[in-house]
Amino acid sequence: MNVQKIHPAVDADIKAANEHFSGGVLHCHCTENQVEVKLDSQTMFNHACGCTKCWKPSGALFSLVAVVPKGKVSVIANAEKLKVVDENALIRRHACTQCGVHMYGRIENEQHAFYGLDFVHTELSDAEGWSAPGFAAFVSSIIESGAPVSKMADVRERLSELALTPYDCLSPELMDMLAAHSAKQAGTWQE
Ligand SMILES: N[C@@H](CCC(=O)N[C@@H](CS)C(=O)NCC(=O)O)C(=O)O
Ligand SMILES: [Zn+2]
Ligand SMILES: [Zn+2]
Repeated sequence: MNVQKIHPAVDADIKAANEHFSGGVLHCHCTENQVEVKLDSQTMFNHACGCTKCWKPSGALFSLVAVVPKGKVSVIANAEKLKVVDENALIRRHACTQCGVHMYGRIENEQHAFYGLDFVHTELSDAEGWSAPGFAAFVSSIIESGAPVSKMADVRERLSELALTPYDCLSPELMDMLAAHSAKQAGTWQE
């Protein structure tokens, strides 16, 4: 396993976001009749994810995934090729049935803290200026995809070099958002 192959979009260098960027079109990997998804917004919370559920390009240890308001997401070509990978997952990942690429993931549970946000992989767009990845989530989960435990220290060191601080769940900011949402639902929320 090559710990340098975190993800092709970060291995060489991480491209900075453009503050005036306002979206673009994602394409699946099919050579013809590509599924196209239009995002009418910049993305937020872009990060590397090591979980087994998020789509990763071939050879990459991590996925790169960001969120965008679901109202800013529209399928503009070949929608009939999309199918939800796992109907029971919190995030319903809509993948191209031909090439397997995940085009967007949606949370349908209105009670969830992240309801209203769709999960997308901006590497599927030719445009430049998308939000840059800021941390690495679910790092230990790469073991579930076959990464040897003995390589984990090197993986975490490489992520830190790339300024993708490694966490074994989400970042503290996102974990706090989830917990605050739960506190509000439980009635234990305090300012
Ligand atoms: N260790 C598990 C973690 C899966 C997981 O919890 N993934 C996170 C980050 S994407 C999540 O929010 N999953 C919700 C879902 O997949 O619907 C795995 O790798 O499969
Ligand atoms: Zn495809
Ligand atoms: Zn994930």
